[in-house]
Amino acid sequence: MSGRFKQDPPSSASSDSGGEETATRQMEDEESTTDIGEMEGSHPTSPRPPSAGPHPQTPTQGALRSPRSRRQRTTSQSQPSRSREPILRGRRRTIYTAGRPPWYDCQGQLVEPFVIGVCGGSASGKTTVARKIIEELDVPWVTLLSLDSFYKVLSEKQHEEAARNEYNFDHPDAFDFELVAKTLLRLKEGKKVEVPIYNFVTHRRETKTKTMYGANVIIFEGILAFYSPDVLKLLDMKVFVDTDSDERLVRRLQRDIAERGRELDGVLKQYFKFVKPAFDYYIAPSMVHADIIVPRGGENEVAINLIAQNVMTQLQQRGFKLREKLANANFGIARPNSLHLLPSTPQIRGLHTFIRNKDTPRDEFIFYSKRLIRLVIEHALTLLPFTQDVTVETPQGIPYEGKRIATEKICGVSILRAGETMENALCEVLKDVRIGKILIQTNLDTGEPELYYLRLPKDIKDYHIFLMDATVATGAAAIMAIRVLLDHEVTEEHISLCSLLMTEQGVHNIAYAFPKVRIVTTAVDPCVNEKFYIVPGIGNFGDRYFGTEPSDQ
Ligand SMILES: Nc1ncnc2c1ncn2[C@@H]1O[C@H](COP(=O)(O)OP(=O)(O)O)[C@@H](O)[C@H]1O
Ligand SMILES: Nc1ccn([C@@H]2O[C@H](COP(=O)(O)O)[C@@H](O)[C@H]2O)c(=O)n1
Repeated sequence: MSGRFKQDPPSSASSDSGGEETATRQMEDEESTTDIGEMEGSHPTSPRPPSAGPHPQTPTQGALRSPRSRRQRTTSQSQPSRSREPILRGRRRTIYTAGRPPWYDCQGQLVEPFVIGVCGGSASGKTTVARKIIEELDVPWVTLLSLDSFYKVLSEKQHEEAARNEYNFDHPDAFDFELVAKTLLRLKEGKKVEVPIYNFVTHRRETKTKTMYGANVIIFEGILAFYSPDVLKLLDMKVFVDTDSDERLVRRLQRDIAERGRELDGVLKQYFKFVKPAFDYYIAPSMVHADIIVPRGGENEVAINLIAQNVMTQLQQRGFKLREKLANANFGIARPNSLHLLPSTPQIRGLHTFIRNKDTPRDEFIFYSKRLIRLVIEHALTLLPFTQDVTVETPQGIPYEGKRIATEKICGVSILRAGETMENALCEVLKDVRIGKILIQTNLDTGEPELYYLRLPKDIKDYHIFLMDATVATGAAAIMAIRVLLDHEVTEEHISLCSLLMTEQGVHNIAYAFPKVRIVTTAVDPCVNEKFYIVPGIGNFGDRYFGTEPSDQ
């Protein structure tokens, strides 16, 4: 990769840049189960670090450049009055909860996450600033990605150099920028990524990787965060942390000795040979790319607060009133071909009569629901291609020309909680079927679905998915669940949505957003009411099945 600066650079990491290939393969091969709980999230407010007092060399103004006019410096008074009640705070509390709100529009199309790049010298406070932005944002779907994760895998010779503090970890050649760009791009596309975990003591990547998925905001920090043009163009906001060099050296000494297993002499040797020249040559000049310069790092609360406010504004501009739009969309059009409605036979109507009757006792409700569930699952199964011709021999010794299902890999994914009631039926008809779970709940303030929890098989992209939810009203939750599956690279054609009862809008909204998803249901009701409940409907399926009290009525 070509460098960005024209003068002769300080000596490169090493001519031997082994490991690039391994790194790419690691990302593709070592997939692990995704859990949105693994995301970096909002943390309880941590105690404020002791104030270091005014910086000896920088003025008391925070230097902010608005994204529009990069050259113009906006002055902010950086008095240490930490405002935990920013203007947006009140509004944001009602808008965001612990769940992830929709990250796509009514057509199911992705809205890219907002990416903040944080650059600055080693020990300038990049990570501290990034964590404080996360804390200030106070939303759980923020991911912190560090350039450190992308240090290349060293050869044995390079390891020996590193042990003598003679390997240049501050040169661009030390990083796999191709993998950085690839990873950031995938995160921007809403896809799941596996990020290497770097160990500063051993100078090696751990064997495990960290799964990242589900970010509406990504913070990418590193000493050379602004170095690669390919990475730079993926950053929506660029922040440079500008901390005095003496402070950086002192913090680095303390940190490297306390946390990275280093000796005083070694840290100083590495600092003067590599760290300082790289700062002067690569890092400091990259400040020109910054939209915002934060003097004094993590203690500059005014700057951090302003960054967080700017990000919140961006997020609110991207926000959608999905459920409302979905409830009023796609009326009066012909039913899509992707809908597979079970014939309304007397048997089906008889079962519906039981489960729709508000006076049906719980045991009967469960019994008849289970029968209906079994029928819908069996029907969904008949829609899969049984294209494989097989001949078996009957006990009479006569060959039987039969068929076998072409898709061996089928995985059930239930949308919790009502979808869980359908898992047993799937397990009864498909031996060894795997089951994933997605917890989506409605935010009672906004009416929007929010993603809370996700547990899917690691190789889910290779499966045909039976996505299960007992009822589908506007289709908002099902659309979110389908979006999650697509983000995990499941193909749209490989998804069958199975439900007992849907509405016309629900069917149309799903078919409009994802025309290739098979929709299988036993009945379609005309509409939803003002609370987005199905009319005439069956009430809250989960509450009736599990015998719980309605939570929102
Ligand atoms: N404002 C501050 N005052 C005192 N120590 C700090 C401050 N900011 C960061 N540190 C410490 O300095 C070290 C480097 O900070 P960090 O945020 O990890 O920097 P970077 O990510 O730029 O290397 C850490 O040990 C951290 O605890
Ligand atoms: N094995 C390694 C890898 C990197 N370094 C140093 O870490 C610095 C970058 O990390 P920050 O958290 O300080 O941004 C960089 O300056 C490298 O010199 C190392 O010492 N050993």
